[in-house]
Amino acid sequence: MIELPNLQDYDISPKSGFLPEDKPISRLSSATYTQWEVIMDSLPSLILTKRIRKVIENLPVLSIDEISGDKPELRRAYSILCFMAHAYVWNVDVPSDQLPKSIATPLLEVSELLEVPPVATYAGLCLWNFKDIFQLEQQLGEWDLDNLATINTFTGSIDESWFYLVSVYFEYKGASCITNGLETLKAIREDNIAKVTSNLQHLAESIDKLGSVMMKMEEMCDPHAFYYRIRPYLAGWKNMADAGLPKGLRYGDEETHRQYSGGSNAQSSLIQTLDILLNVEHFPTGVRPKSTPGANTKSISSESGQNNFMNEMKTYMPGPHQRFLTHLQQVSNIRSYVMEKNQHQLTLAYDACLAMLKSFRDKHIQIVTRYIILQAKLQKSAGSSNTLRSGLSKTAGKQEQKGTGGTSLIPFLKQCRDETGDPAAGEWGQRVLSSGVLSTKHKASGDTDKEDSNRIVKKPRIGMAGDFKEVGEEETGHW
Ligand code: HEM
Ligand SMILES: N[C@@H](CC(=O)c1ccccc1NC=O)C(=O)O
Repeated sequence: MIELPNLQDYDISPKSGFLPEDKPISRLSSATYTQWEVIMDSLPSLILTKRIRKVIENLPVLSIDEISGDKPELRRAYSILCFMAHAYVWNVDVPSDQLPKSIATPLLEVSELLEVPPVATYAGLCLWNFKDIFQLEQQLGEWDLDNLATINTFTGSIDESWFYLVSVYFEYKGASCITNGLETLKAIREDNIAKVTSNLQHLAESIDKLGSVMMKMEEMCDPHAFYYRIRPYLAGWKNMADAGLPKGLRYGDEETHRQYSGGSNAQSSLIQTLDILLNVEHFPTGVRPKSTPGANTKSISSESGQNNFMNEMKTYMPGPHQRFLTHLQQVSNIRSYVMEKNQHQLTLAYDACLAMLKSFRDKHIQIVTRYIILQAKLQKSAGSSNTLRSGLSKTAGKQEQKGTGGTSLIPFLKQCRDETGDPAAGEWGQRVLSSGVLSTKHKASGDTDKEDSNRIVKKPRIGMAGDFKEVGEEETGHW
């Protein structure tokens, strides 16, 4: 029998999950890299005044030899080189399809050592880009979202900091899901039904909390700021012909272009851990096998049937985290245990985990609707936006919306959500999870059912639920 994974073998902390337990360093320690850090000190201003390209073009190519054996230093170098690379490519209306050697060479080198692609990933922007505001004496205790700050941003805005920090906190809160999941697998090996059940009950509660963390996004990240100021810089260089990069990006004097997707929360190992633990499977968008509630989904899938995008996103995670997911996949047997035992409380606890994960994805779709779909729609109806930004979102209102990962966003996210209910084991779960009870179209107070062709969509008010005047999938986010 394959051993259960040990978290320390995979750079995972029982306290902070996929985040480093020792907070990332905020500056490279050696004076060799002062030029990089000086640029980072003023990155938002250099971007705003469109001087970043010139500055980067004048940088020498620095060797990474001094930091090649030190993970925290390498992570800092990776994170800032990614910020500089994306700022270089997307700062002005016409994106650059070539990255100067000053950034390209060290970026390729540190990425290889850290086993991440040479592009701004979720790891570079979130996992390795946060610090404490105050070094409080309770440092050894719980982390507090209000005491966290980002180290770097493109814009210097609170909105952008918050955008990353919500994910940081989500990962922190998710650590208990990882330990709980492994405890559950251990209890299965001991055939201790009561322990499996209570672990799954705790897991359901932890997943529920993740949904609440997600909804904090609206407290301090304004959708307009996100869509026009921040998001253009998160884009990568894969399938980016519309934005002006048909072939991708040339790194230094490499002959061929490379293509990489931009940062995306789909690169979070936490959510894929939950999918694996609960045996949720994703299929390519549009080809979801007919949902057969209660069927062992393993029998209707094959390796090749797995969702290409979610699998591809694994290759954007740090190497040790990818290997953890592969190991977990080999030992994950919660669903088959639940089916085999066919015990009411156990089944209920497992299905509750699925219900919470599905509800999390439902909330996420609401966020995406407010932050991307509605913004694109407003842009279209307003003709054009009067904000300074890269050319990336110029065509956004006219065409199908794509995620920074390149997905056809709403169909992809809806399918991910619906697939979450498919493995339901009990009668309650099958009814609730497949009937869409969790995603019924709720109406904001004051909404009516009346169809109105002249709908007025109000700009979402931050931190308020039920922001829209009229009911409709796009307006409410209840797809
Ligand atoms: C303004 C905030 C956000 C926006 C606009 C947004 C947008 C998106 C988009 C467009 C995708 C599709 C994949 C792609 O092409 O990139 C995606 C995927 C995903 N996002 Fe977000 N996201 C936001 C915040 C979050 C947060 C805070 C979390 C977690 C706490 C999250 C978790 C996920 C996950 C797990 C996926 C993969 C699909 C899935 O598993 O259902 N997102 N997001
Ligand atoms: N996929 C999202 C971007 C996204 O989710 C993301 C990108 C980089 C770093 C963190 C991200 N998610 C944070 O909450 C988009 O299409 O805008």
